Amino acid sequence: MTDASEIPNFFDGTVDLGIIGGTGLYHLECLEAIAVIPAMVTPWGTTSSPITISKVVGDSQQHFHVAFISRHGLHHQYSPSTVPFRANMAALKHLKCKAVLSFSAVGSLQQHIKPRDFVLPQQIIDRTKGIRESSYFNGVGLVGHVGFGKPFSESFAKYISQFGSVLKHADPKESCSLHFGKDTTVVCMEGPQFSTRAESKMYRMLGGDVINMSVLPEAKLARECELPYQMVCMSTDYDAWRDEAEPVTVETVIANLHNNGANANALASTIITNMANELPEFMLTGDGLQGSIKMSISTKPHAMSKETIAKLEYLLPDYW
Ligand SMILES: CSC[C@H]1O[C@H](OP(=O)(O)O)[C@H](O)[C@@H]1O
Ligand SMILES: Nc1ncnc2[nH]cnc12
Repeated sequence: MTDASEIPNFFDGTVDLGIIGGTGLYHLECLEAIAVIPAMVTPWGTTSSPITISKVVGDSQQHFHVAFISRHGLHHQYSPSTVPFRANMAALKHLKCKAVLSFSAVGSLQQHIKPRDFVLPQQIIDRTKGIRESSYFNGVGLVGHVGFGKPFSESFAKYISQFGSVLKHADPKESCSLHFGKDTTVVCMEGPQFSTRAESKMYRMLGGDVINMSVLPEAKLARECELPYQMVCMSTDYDAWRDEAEPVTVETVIANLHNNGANANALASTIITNMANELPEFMLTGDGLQGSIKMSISTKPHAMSKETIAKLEYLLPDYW
């Protein structure tokens, strides 16, 4: 165990996996910090937290490295509407992560998804309100339209889904499931207030399975960075749709965070240990996303803004 004061504040090695921790998940026990980079300044602002670079506990070869960022800051100071999503994803891309694994506390919109279950969504319904900066390609002088029909990395989700049996319930008579299906859908609402009962019922009619306030623009930005991205949704409550129950409050969420945190640690540890043993195909090949930005740019080369290109070189240094 290294003394915190001895940990360097820079890192010049290679990073394999980026992890974004959400509500209640500010570090992972399977990781041992080898550098803590102070909040990184990017062309899109400063990251919400320092970035901890770690190796896997007990890995003497130190060959697999993880970059961990706290979505809401180390002290949960950024609301979901004010998280510097562009800076966070840009920093992970700049560090050359090969994929991003993200964690989020969510409400369940379906009876069979119990609080403390985990979900690997494959679709998103956007109910944010246009107040979040959600693109690197939305200015004048460099317009890009990336494909977003499949907003998550299915290969990454399949990889994670094989480890569902590590999830445990604190009560041995109960169990926790890992739900994964091609149409499993997360609704992203603006917040910070929770939904009304009417909205919650509408989201069920629209086909929502779980709801949070943070998968967007995170997933869009990962796609614009050509990064395979999967969110692990950790159910904490039944939102507001059940007439027989009180609508969600933050107390309900907190009551389930402890169990979810233990399972997030167990799941992340299994994923990371397996990846360190053998890098999965989607991380080696880029999951079909490498080069996709080039095809997505609509602006004619002579009309491209030099200023915007200079910023984008932070993300895609080999493009221009
Ligand atoms: C504290 S409940 C609402 C809050 O929890 C989730 O945060 P995160 O996705 O970062 O785990 C949800 O998206 C809301 O931001
Ligand atoms: N019910 C809910 N709605 C939105 N975000 C959440 N995060 C956890 N529970 C939630």
